[in-house]
Amino acid sequence: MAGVITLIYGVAAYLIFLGSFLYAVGFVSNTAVPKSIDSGIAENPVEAIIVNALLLGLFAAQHSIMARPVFKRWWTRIVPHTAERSTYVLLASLILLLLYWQWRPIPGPVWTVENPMWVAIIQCVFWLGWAVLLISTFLINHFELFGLRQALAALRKSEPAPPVFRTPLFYKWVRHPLYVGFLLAFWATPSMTWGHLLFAAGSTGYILLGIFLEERDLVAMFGDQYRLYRKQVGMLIPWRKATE
Ligand SMILES: C[S@@+](CC[C@H](N)C(=O)[O-])C[C@H]1O[C@@H](n2cnc3c(N)ncnc32)[C@H](O)[C@@H]1O
Repeated sequence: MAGVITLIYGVAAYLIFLGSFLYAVGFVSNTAVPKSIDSGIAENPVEAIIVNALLLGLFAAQHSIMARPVFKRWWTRIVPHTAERSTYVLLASLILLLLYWQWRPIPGPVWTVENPMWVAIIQCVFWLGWAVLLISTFLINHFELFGLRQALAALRKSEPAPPVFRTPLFYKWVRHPLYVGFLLAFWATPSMTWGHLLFAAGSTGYILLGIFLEERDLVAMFGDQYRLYRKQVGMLIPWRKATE
């Protein structure tokens, strides 16, 4: 019975994540969603900057704290191992929904591109970013990343499998293709407003901090295998050192 409940919980968390992920595409591109990054009535810009920064900070704090092994060790004394990732995914998705809802627009152009050819190129980069991001989740292990594999382990009454070091496809050229996808999707816009700039710059700052923390954990988990990988493959800009 506990296994069935964990699986239902895992599937529900995954579906909420999927909704918040699809909404993100519309939110940053100002298309197909009722509330987007630049929509709504602009109010006091100082208040807008503070509220938006708090929303981004909340997302960053939840991710930074809940993804750390030391937190997971403590947390899994309270929640089962098999539901830990789903809980992380669920909370991250709920914070994203809060961000979409409470985000304050800060209008005013930082840059505007009107040339149709450049607009088309920028839009291609935007979609390329989302594609790289989504493909990368499958390269790493999509269903493990979003907790479904662990929830299924609960049904089978087995422990979730330990993490495995992988370097398929994009990971041969860049250590963090998923984050590269986010960066492309957040910065590639033909009309950058001050609100969008705050979002892109805040996310970039968090991604850099996230990489620092994640790599520290990856070195602890995979040791010399990851240290060597770091020497041979670029962090965010694709390059690969030939192996001697
Ligand atoms: C949100 S994913 C981001 C992965 C990577 N930073 C990227 O941008 O593609 C974070 C999870 O991926 C895992 N991870 C990162 N690089 C990995 C690799 N080369 N092999 C296996 N797991 C990896 C981390 O341990 C973490 O649990």
